[in-house]
Parts: sequence; C-alpha cells; structure tokens
Amino acid sequence: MTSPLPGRAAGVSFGARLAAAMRTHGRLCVGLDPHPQLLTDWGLTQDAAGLEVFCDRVLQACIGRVGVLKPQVAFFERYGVAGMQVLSQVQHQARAAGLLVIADAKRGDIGSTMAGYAEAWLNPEGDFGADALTVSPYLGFGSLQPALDAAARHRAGLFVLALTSNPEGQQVQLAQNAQGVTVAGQIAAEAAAASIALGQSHTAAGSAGAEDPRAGAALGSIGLVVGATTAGLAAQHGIDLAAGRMPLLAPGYGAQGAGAEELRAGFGESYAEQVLVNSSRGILSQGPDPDSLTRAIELAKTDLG
Ligand SMILES: O=C(O)c1cc(=O)[nH]c(=O)n1[C@@H]1O[C@H](COP(=O)(O)O)[C@@H](O)[C@H]1O
Repeated sequence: MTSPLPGRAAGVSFGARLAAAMRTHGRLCVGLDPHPQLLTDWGLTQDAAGLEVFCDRVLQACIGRVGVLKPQVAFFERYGVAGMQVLSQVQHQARAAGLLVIADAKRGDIGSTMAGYAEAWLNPEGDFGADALTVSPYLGFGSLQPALDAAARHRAGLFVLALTSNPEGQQVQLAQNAQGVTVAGQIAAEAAAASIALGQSHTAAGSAGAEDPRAGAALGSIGLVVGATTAGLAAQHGIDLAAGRMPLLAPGYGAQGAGAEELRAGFGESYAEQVLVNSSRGILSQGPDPDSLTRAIELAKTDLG
C-alpha cells in the first residue's frame, strides 16, 4: 500500500491537497447546509441538538466517499453560540477524518478587519480553522490582501466570488470598464496572478508535497466561485478561467437547476481538472436514511464524472 501524501502540517499547499482529494474521490463537494426545513424533514429539532445529529449523519455518509465538505456558516450562526459550537465540532471531525473543509462564510472587509476574519477561518489551530474560505472581492480585490497573506501563512485556500450562481449577481459582476473588461474578468485575472504568486512563494519556501510524485499536478490555492448556472457566461464575456490552474468551485448543481451537461458545456476545457462541484440540498434532501444519502452521493459522483 502506498503511504498517503503528507498533509498540511508538512507544508503541503491547499491546491496540492485539493488536487489529491479530487483524484481520489472525484469532483463532488457536499454542501453542509442544515436548512431549518431539512431539520424538520429529518425529524430533528430546529436547534443545536438537531444540528449536531444532522451534521453527524452527513459526515458519516461523506467519510471515505467525498473529498471536500462545505459547511454553510449561516445555518449554524442562526442558532447562536451553540450552533457555532456544532460548526466547530463538525469541522474538526471532518478534517480529522481526512476531508478538506471549505468554510462558506463569504467574508469581505477592509484591512485589519479582513485580517481578523482570515485568521479566524484559516488558522488550523483555531475553533473554526478550515482548509479554505469563500471570500467576497466586492470591496476591491486588494481588500483581500490580508486573506491572501493568511492563506500563505497557513497553507490554506481562498475561493473568490467571481460569477455567482444567482442571476442578480450579474448586475455587478458583468459590468464593464472603459476597455470592455467585466468586473468578474478583472477579479479572475487578479485571483490568477495571486494564485501563481502564492504557488511561487510556497516553492521558494520548499513546501513538501507539491513535488511529491504521488501529488500529480497541483491546483492553485486561490480559486474562484463560478456558478454551475452561470459558467457559460465566462466564455461569452472573455473571462479566462484556465489561468493559473485555479480551482473553480461551482455551486448551483442540483437544487438550483444546473445539470452535469450544463457544467461541462459551461466550463469547457477547465471542467476536467479544475472544477469542484457543490451540491447541498440535492444530496441532503435524500436523508435522513443513511443508505439513501450515500446513494445520492454516489449517483452525483457518477453523474459529474
Ligand atoms: O459560495 C458559495 O458556495 C455559493 C456561491 C454562489 O454563487 N451560489 C451558491 O449557491 N453558493 C452556496 O452554495 C450552496 C448551494 O446550495 P444548494 O443550492 O442547496 O446546492 C449554498 O450554501 C450557497 O450559499
């Protein structure tokens, strides 16, 4: 048996860890979105106790089948301190079980405030330490610099909102400057440059893992969020998704209506190596029966190829 790839503690970048996880388990990322209605549908109480049972069942279905879990922080925050304790617990359990955790908190603020958020969500020693965080660049891409610094320090990743899956996002994201470049296009270009620079700094620091033959080709550690429902807009508006081998987190598959064909067509050549597809309600609505949950996961994995 080959020994597992060295992990984050050995200095392996997020992009290398993600590429390895996708090679082993495929491109499905299970979204841990405990909607209140789902708790009720699963026969659970709408409180932290219900949340804890829900998360445990989802985690058990994911272990050994899925490489990445994306908790949606809002559904924990709404239950206050007790809800956030459940989030902390499930993140630690998932990471201990070998899953990568993307905290979907969509943080975005200025200067030292952004540094505070980034430390909270990316320091692996912290209560909410995740492997990666979703961030909003709509205070200006440069406002993310403290998060980029934290990602470098903690061998973590960022997913920068570029072309979100909701139709109203296009009002901002497809606005064009005098040269006809869209806001999303500018964000994608700046994220690619940041991802390449981060990769070079890891290499200069002699990171383990990325050069390990078991790792194969790594992905960048700074990625984009591009909706499954909106990916086709990238090519239409000249937005380069291939630059920097960025990981592309694609929510919108399943419950929001996008299917595998739409994903393949929308992402084109980037689909094969770079796209990580999130499904939350599409999987979770099949619970609480453990066999139904695992069947939904396996079906989605096969569908996504
Ligand atoms: O950043 C995200 O994950 C995200 C970005 C986006 O553009 N659209 C989007 O749906 N999401 C998140 O992805 C998940 C989608 O959930 P389902 O529609 O139930 O699969 C939710 O947690 C959303 O907050």
